[in-house]
Amino acid sequence: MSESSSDISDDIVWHEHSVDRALREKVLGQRGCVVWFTGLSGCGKSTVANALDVMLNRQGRATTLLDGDNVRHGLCAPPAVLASEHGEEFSQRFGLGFGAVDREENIRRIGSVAALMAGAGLITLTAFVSPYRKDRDRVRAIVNETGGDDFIEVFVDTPLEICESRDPKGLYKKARAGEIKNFTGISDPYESPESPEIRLDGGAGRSVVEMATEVAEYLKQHNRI
Ligand SMILES: Nc1ncnc2c1ncn2[C@@H]1O[C@H](COP(=O)(O)OS(=O)(=O)O)[C@@H](OP(=O)(O)O)[C@H]1O
Ligand SMILES: Nc1ncnc2c1ncn2[C@@H]1O[C@H](COP(=O)(O)OP(=O)(O)O)[C@@H](O)[C@H]1O
Repeated sequence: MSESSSDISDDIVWHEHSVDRALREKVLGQRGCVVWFTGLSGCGKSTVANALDVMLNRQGRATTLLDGDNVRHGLCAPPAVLASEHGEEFSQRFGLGFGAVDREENIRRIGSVAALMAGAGLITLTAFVSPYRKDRDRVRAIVNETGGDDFIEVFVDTPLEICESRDPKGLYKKARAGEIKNFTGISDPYESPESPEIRLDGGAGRSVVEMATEVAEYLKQHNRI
């Protein structure tokens, strides 16, 4: 007989550590936060986050970058990747695809990891489509639970036509041909942020460096760097 989840949760007690967040941040000389890039596939999330990461690293800031494609190779791998090592039942339970519930779990896992990293004092950059407002808002609530406005949502607002014309991985072409189901912007929804901390206009012909600089300026103005 398996234990019910409520029975288990009663037995899990939060452990306070001697080296707390404040001590970790004192060593790093900065406050941790999560800079959450969201937008359509091909909008420029990874490229801008990467450029920002380089800028901050050069300034001596402790950062980390979690990126959709990379995380889906490990923490949030699809069933097909898990099956050979872990078997069919495991891969079906824990492997993630692109249905709404799978995306919800993807963002929940990443949000938890990002919150832990911010709690370790890192400027944590993330680049995920994260199409559902509710999922992003849940991460915001978890990250801001510790009292600060540590969740900074960056909407990379690039029109679908531009994303589709870039199509660096040929995914839009496949989605249009019906070879990929639930493709964001084509056959799956994208819920734009209503009041992101930063909106980058990806349709205005601005360079990657200009956009990354805008985010860096925001961090500076808000005493993050
Ligand atoms: N159906 C579908 N919809 C959207 N994107 C798809 C899909 N299938 C594969 N891909 C590729 O996976 C990347 C998105 O993964 P994410 O983890 O960011 O997605 S999500 O946040 O859970 O929605 C996304 O990466 P980016 O292009 O960097 O955004 C795509 O390359
Ligand atoms: N501001 C920009 N101007 C021109 N091209 C861009 C810009 N930002 C990104 N790109 C290009 O668009 C493509 C998709 O960018 P990428 O960062 O991979 O998007 P995402 O991570 O949102 O899927 C890449 O080929 C990248 O070089």
